[in-house]
Amino acid sequence: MKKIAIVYHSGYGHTARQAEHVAKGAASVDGVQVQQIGADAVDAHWDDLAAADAIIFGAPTYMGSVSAPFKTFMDASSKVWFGQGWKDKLAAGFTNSASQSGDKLNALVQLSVFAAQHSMTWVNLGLMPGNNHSKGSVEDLNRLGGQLGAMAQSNSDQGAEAMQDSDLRTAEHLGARVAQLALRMG
Ligand SMILES: Cc1cc2nc3c(=O)[nH]c(=O)nc-3n(C[C@H](O)[C@H](O)[C@H](O)COP(=O)(O)O)c2cc1C
Repeated sequence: MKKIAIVYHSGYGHTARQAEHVAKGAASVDGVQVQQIGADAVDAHWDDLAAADAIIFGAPTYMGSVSAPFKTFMDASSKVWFGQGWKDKLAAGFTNSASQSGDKLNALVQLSVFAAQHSMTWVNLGLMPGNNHSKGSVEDLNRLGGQLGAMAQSNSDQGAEAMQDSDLRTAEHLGARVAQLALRMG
């Protein structure tokens, strides 16, 4: 049984919904256990992270970077970094922001560099970009055209229930991809 942990922060519920769909995708793969952990509750879960085969990181993009509570978790993980406790675990990331770009690629870059600091193995999205040709639509998987991880865009005046179905399916794809690769790691 492979263990996948999802550590995320969400100020207003959108990234939490994205995290649920990452978890749904991972749990759709046989032989995988999935655990969602709030970044602000991580102190009760360091052992779970140590036992995980893969850790998927998620944060909303705030001011062009990961949210401050998620950064607090990143900094707290320096205790693990000293012993390279997450070395060779799989890692992946997702983010959500209000604008179509919103500089959210920078949040994924931060997450991937964070994983590299821990000597983890980064899993990219593994999907061709959608909605980039005349027959494309916002319903396409990876409609925002990110490759480093799963992106979602949420209108600033709407709640998480209004999120794009395609973004949630893209999140599911990432979770399933990490789960399948974790099983292939043997
Ligand atoms: C402090 C703050 C900073 C934000 N900065 C950005 C930003 O740089 N780019 C963007 O597109 N949206 C930005 N947003 C919008 C959020 O990314 C968006 O509302 C997102 O859906 C919030 O996710 P959450 O509900 O999981 O917190 C910001 C929101 C807040 C509260």
